[in-house]
Amino acid sequence: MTLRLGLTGGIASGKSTVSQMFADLGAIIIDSDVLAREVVAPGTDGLAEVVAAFGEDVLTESGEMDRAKVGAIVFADPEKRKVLEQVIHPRVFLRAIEIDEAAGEHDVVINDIPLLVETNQADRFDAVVVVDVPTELQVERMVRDRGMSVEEATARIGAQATREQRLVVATYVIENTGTLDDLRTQVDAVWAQLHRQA
Ligand SMILES: CC(C)(COP(=O)(O)OP(=O)(O)OC[C@H]1O[C@@H](n2cnc3c(N)ncnc32)[C@H](O)[C@@H]1O)[C@@H](O)C(=O)NCCC(=O)NCCS
Ligand SMILES: Nc1ncnc2c1ncn2[C@@H]1O[C@H](COP(=O)(O)OP(=O)(O)OP(=O)(O)O)[C@@H](O)[C@H]1O
Repeated sequence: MTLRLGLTGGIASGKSTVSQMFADLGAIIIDSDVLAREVVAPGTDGLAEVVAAFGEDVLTESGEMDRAKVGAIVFADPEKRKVLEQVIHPRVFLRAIEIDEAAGEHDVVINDIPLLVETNQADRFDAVVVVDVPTELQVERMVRDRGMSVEEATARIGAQATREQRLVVATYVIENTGTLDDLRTQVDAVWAQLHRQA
Protein backbone atom coordinates (compact mmCIF):
# COMPACT_ATOMS: atom_id res chain seq x y z
CA MET A 1 0.00 0.00 0.00
CA THR A 2 1.28 3.45 -0.85
CA LEU A 3 1.64 5.51 2.32
CA ARG A 4 0.65 9.13 1.79
CA LEU A 5 1.87 11.75 4.23
CA GLY A 6 1.28 15.46 4.50
CA LEU A 7 4.20 17.50 5.81
CA THR A 8 3.60 21.02 6.98
CA GLY A 9 4.94 23.76 9.23
CA GLY A 10 5.24 27.52 9.29
CA ILE A 11 7.52 29.41 6.95
CA ALA A 12 11.21 28.64 7.64
CA SER A 13 10.29 25.94 10.15
CA GLY A 14 12.52 23.43 8.35
CA LYS A 15 10.08 21.56 6.07
CA SER A 16 12.49 21.36 3.13
CA THR A 17 15.26 20.16 5.43
CA VAL A 18 12.96 17.48 6.86
CA SER A 19 11.76 16.52 3.35
CA GLN A 20 15.34 16.01 2.26
CA MET A 21 15.94 13.74 5.26
CA PHE A 22 12.86 11.67 4.35
CA ALA A 23 14.05 11.58 0.73
CA ASP A 24 17.40 10.21 1.92
CA LEU A 25 15.45 7.41 3.64
CA GLY A 26 13.70 6.61 0.34
CA ALA A 27 10.52 8.70 0.33
CA ILE A 28 9.15 10.38 -2.79
CA ILE A 29 8.72 14.12 -2.17
CA ILE A 30 6.06 16.33 -3.74
CA ASP A 31 7.01 19.92 -2.96
CA SER A 32 4.13 22.39 -3.27
CA ASP A 33 6.49 25.38 -3.41
CA VAL A 34 8.18 23.87 -6.48
CA LEU A 35 4.81 23.13 -8.12
CA ALA A 36 3.65 26.69 -7.30
CA ARG A 37 6.57 27.95 -9.38
CA GLU A 38 5.95 25.54 -12.25
CA VAL A 39 2.31 26.54 -12.68
CA VAL A 40 3.26 30.19 -13.30
CA ALA A 41 6.33 29.52 -15.45
CA PRO A 42 6.57 31.55 -18.69
CA GLY A 43 4.09 30.32 -21.30
CA THR A 44 1.61 28.82 -18.80
CA ASP A 45 -2.03 29.78 -18.56
CA GLY A 46 -1.32 30.29 -14.84
CA LEU A 47 1.04 33.16 -15.61
CA ALA A 48 -1.46 34.62 -18.10
CA GLU A 49 -4.06 34.68 -15.30
CA VAL A 50 -1.63 36.33 -12.89
CA VAL A 51 -0.95 39.04 -15.48
CA ALA A 52 -4.68 39.48 -16.13
CA ALA A 53 -5.23 39.99 -12.40
CA PHE A 54 -2.14 42.02 -11.44
CA GLY A 55 -1.01 43.65 -14.70
CA GLU A 56 2.15 43.43 -16.84
CA ASP A 57 4.06 45.24 -14.10
CA VAL A 58 4.50 41.97 -12.20
CA LEU A 59 6.64 40.52 -15.01
CA THR A 60 10.43 40.75 -15.09
CA GLU A 61 12.18 41.87 -18.29
CA SER A 62 12.61 38.23 -19.28
CA GLY A 63 8.87 37.55 -18.89
CA GLU A 64 8.90 35.67 -15.59
CA MET A 65 6.69 36.41 -12.62
CA ASP A 66 8.57 38.92 -10.46
CA ARG A 67 8.29 37.05 -7.17
CA ALA A 68 9.58 39.85 -4.97
CA LYS A 69 7.04 42.26 -6.48
CA VAL A 70 4.13 39.85 -6.21
CA GLY A 71 5.20 38.94 -2.66
CA ALA A 72 5.22 42.61 -1.64
CA ILE A 73 1.69 43.02 -3.05
CA VAL A 74 0.05 39.89 -1.66
CA PHE A 75 1.57 39.85 1.82
CA ALA A 76 0.36 43.42 2.33
CA ASP A 77 -3.21 42.72 1.17
CA PRO A 78 -5.20 39.56 2.04
CA GLU A 79 -7.71 40.14 -0.80
CA LYS A 80 -4.94 40.22 -3.38
CA ARG A 81 -3.38 37.15 -1.78
CA LYS A 82 -6.69 35.37 -2.26
CA VAL A 83 -6.71 36.31 -5.95
CA LEU A 84 -3.21 34.87 -6.43
CA GLU A 85 -4.08 31.73 -4.47
CA GLN A 86 -7.19 31.19 -6.62
CA VAL A 87 -4.92 31.03 -9.65
CA ILE A 88 -2.16 28.91 -8.13
CA HIS A 89 -3.73 26.53 -5.57
CA PRO A 90 -6.07 24.53 -7.85
CA ARG A 91 -3.24 24.01 -10.33
CA VAL A 92 -0.81 22.90 -7.61
CA PHE A 93 -3.44 20.53 -6.21
CA LEU A 94 -4.05 18.87 -9.59
CA ARG A 95 -0.32 18.44 -10.29
CA ALA A 96 0.24 16.97 -6.80
CA ILE A 97 -2.55 14.43 -7.30
CA GLU A 98 -1.12 13.44 -10.71
CA ILE A 99 2.35 12.82 -9.27
CA ASP A 100 0.89 11.06 -6.26
CA GLU A 101 -1.17 8.68 -8.42
CA ALA A 102 1.94 7.67 -10.34
CA ALA A 103 3.60 6.39 -7.13
CA GLY A 104 4.31 2.69 -6.71
CA GLU A 105 2.56 0.39 -4.29
CA HIS A 106 5.40 0.30 -1.76
CA ASP A 107 6.29 3.96 -1.86
CA VAL A 108 6.06 6.49 0.92
CA VAL A 109 4.94 9.75 -0.68
CA ILE A 110 5.49 12.93 1.31
CA ASN A 111 3.53 15.99 0.26
CA ASP A 112 5.36 19.09 1.54
CA ILE A 113 2.51 21.61 1.76
CA PRO A 114 3.17 24.88 3.62
CA LEU A 115 -0.54 25.72 3.59
CA LEU A 116 -1.91 22.23 4.36
CA VAL A 117 -4.04 23.50 7.26
CA GLU A 118 -5.12 26.70 5.51
CA THR A 119 -6.30 24.69 2.49
CA ASN A 120 -7.95 22.00 4.62
CA GLN A 121 -6.07 19.02 3.20
CA ALA A 122 -5.25 17.03 6.35
CA ASP A 123 -7.94 14.43 5.71
CA ARG A 124 -6.52 13.24 2.42
CA PHE A 125 -3.40 11.79 4.08
CA ASP A 126 -2.69 8.65 6.10
CA ALA A 127 -0.72 10.81 8.54
CA VAL A 128 0.33 14.44 8.93
CA VAL A 129 3.81 15.47 10.09
CA VAL A 130 4.07 18.97 11.55
CA VAL A 131 7.44 20.68 11.88
CA ASP A 132 7.05 22.99 14.84
CA VAL A 133 9.25 25.92 15.85
CA PRO A 134 8.70 29.02 17.99
CA THR A 135 7.76 32.12 16.00
CA GLU A 136 10.91 33.95 17.12
CA LEU A 137 13.06 31.27 15.49
CA GLN A 138 11.11 31.58 12.21
CA VAL A 139 11.72 35.33 12.19
CA GLU A 140 15.39 34.88 13.07
CA ARG A 141 15.93 32.44 10.16
CA MET A 142 14.08 34.61 7.64
CA VAL A 143 16.02 37.72 8.61
CA ARG A 144 19.36 35.90 8.71
CA ASP A 145 19.02 33.66 5.63
CA ARG A 146 16.60 35.47 3.34
CA GLY A 147 17.46 39.12 3.86
CA MET A 148 13.94 39.96 5.04
CA SER A 149 13.15 42.69 7.50
CA VAL A 150 11.44 41.73 10.77
CA GLU A 151 8.26 43.37 9.39
CA GLU A 152 8.33 41.31 6.17
CA ALA A 153 8.95 38.10 8.11
CA THR A 154 6.13 38.89 10.53
CA ALA A 155 3.73 39.64 7.65
CA ARG A 156 4.38 36.22 6.09
CA ILE A 157 3.93 34.45 9.41
CA GLY A 158 0.70 36.42 9.93
CA ALA A 159 -0.62 35.15 6.57
CA GLN A 160 -0.40 31.56 7.84
CA ALA A 161 -2.18 29.33 10.32
CA THR A 162 -0.95 29.48 13.92
CA ARG A 163 1.25 26.83 15.51
CA GLU A 164 -1.75 25.68 17.53
CA GLN A 165 -3.93 25.25 14.42
CA ARG A 166 -1.26 23.08 12.83
CA LEU A 167 -0.70 20.99 15.96
CA VAL A 168 -4.41 20.06 16.01
CA VAL A 169 -4.03 18.06 12.76
CA ALA A 170 -0.63 16.54 13.59
CA THR A 171 -0.15 12.78 13.74
CA TYR A 172 3.57 13.35 14.35
CA VAL A 173 5.24 16.51 15.63
CA ILE A 174 8.88 17.23 14.87
CA GLU A 175 10.36 19.97 17.07
CA ASN A 176 13.04 21.79 15.09
CA THR A 177 14.71 23.77 17.84
CA GLY A 178 17.93 21.77 18.12
CA THR A 179 20.75 20.77 15.79
CA LEU A 180 20.40 19.08 12.41
CA ASP A 181 21.45 15.83 14.12
CA ASP A 182 18.57 16.25 16.59
CA LEU A 183 16.27 16.78 13.63
CA ARG A 184 17.51 13.67 11.84
CA THR A 185 16.98 11.57 14.98
CA GLN A 186 13.31 12.65 15.04
CA VAL A 187 12.88 12.01 11.30
CA ASP A 188 14.35 8.52 11.72
CA ALA A 189 11.92 7.86 14.61
CA VAL A 190 8.89 8.96 12.54
CA TRP A 191 10.10 6.83 9.61
CA ALA A 192 10.34 3.79 11.89
CA GLN A 193 6.84 4.42 13.28
CA LEU A 194 5.40 4.84 9.79
CA HIS A 195 6.67 1.44 8.84
CA ARG A 196 5.11 -0.05 11.93
CA GLN A 197 1.83 1.71 10.98
CA ALA A 198 1.94 0.40 7.35
C1 LIG B 1 3.94 35.31 -3.19
C2 LIG B 1 5.05 34.56 -3.90
C3 LIG B 1 5.15 35.00 -5.35
C4 LIG B 1 6.39 34.91 -3.18
O1 LIG B 1 7.41 34.15 -3.77
P1 LIG B 1 8.78 33.84 -2.98
O2 LIG B 1 9.72 33.26 -4.00
O3 LIG B 1 9.19 35.07 -2.23
O4 LIG B 1 8.43 32.77 -1.86
P2 LIG B 1 8.19 31.15 -2.03
O5 LIG B 1 7.21 30.90 -3.13
O6 LIG B 1 9.50 30.48 -2.11
O7 LIG B 1 7.41 30.80 -0.69
C5 LIG B 1 8.12 30.74 0.54
C6 LIG B 1 7.15 30.48 1.66
O8 LIG B 1 6.23 31.57 1.79
C7 LIG B 1 5.04 31.10 2.35
N1 LIG B 1 3.90 31.44 1.46
C8 LIG B 1 3.87 31.45 0.10
N2 LIG B 1 2.65 31.79 -0.35
C9 LIG B 1 1.90 31.98 0.74
C10 LIG B 1 0.53 32.34 0.94
N3 LIG B 1 -0.28 32.54 -0.11
N4 LIG B 1 0.06 32.44 2.22
C11 LIG B 1 0.87 32.22 3.27
N5 LIG B 1 2.18 31.89 3.15
C12 LIG B 1 2.67 31.76 1.91
C13 LIG B 1 5.18 29.57 2.45
O9 LIG B 1 5.63 29.22 3.74
C14 LIG B 1 6.28 29.25 1.47
O10 LIG B 1 6.98 28.07 1.79
C15 LIG B 1 4.83 33.02 -3.84
O11 LIG B 1 5.02 32.55 -2.52
C16 LIG B 1 3.47 32.57 -4.35
O12 LIG B 1 3.27 32.48 -5.54
N6 LIG B 1 2.53 32.31 -3.41
C17 LIG B 1 1.19 31.89 -3.76
C18 LIG B 1 1.14 30.40 -3.91
C19 LIG B 1 1.16 29.71 -2.58
O13 LIG B 1 0.22 29.81 -1.80
N7 LIG B 1 2.28 29.00 -2.32
C20 LIG B 1 2.49 28.31 -1.08
C21 LIG B 1 2.01 26.91 -1.03
S1 LIG B 1 1.46 26.15 -2.49
N1 LIG C 1 17.90 22.37 12.99
C1 LIG C 1 18.42 23.33 12.23
N2 LIG C 1 19.56 23.93 12.57
C2 LIG C 1 20.09 24.93 11.82
N3 LIG C 1 19.53 25.41 10.70
C3 LIG C 1 18.38 24.85 10.31
C4 LIG C 1 17.75 23.79 11.03
N4 LIG C 1 16.61 23.44 10.39
C5 LIG C 1 16.54 24.24 9.31
N5 LIG C 1 17.59 25.09 9.26
C6 LIG C 1 17.83 26.15 8.26
O1 LIG C 1 16.74 27.05 8.35
C7 LIG C 1 16.36 27.53 7.07
C8 LIG C 1 14.89 27.19 6.81
O2 LIG C 1 14.76 25.78 6.64
P1 LIG C 1 13.92 25.16 5.42
O3 LIG C 1 14.26 25.82 4.13
O4 LIG C 1 14.06 23.69 5.52
O5 LIG C 1 12.47 25.64 5.90
P2 LIG C 1 11.08 25.56 5.15
O6 LIG C 1 10.08 25.32 6.21
O7 LIG C 1 11.16 24.58 4.03
O8 LIG C 1 10.93 27.04 4.57
P3 LIG C 1 9.78 27.60 3.55
O9 LIG C 1 8.54 27.71 4.34
O10 LIG C 1 10.28 28.93 3.14
O11 LIG C 1 9.70 26.65 2.40
C9 LIG C 1 17.31 26.89 6.08
O12 LIG C 1 18.38 27.77 5.82
C10 LIG C 1 17.81 25.64 6.83
O13 LIG C 1 19.09 25.23 6.39
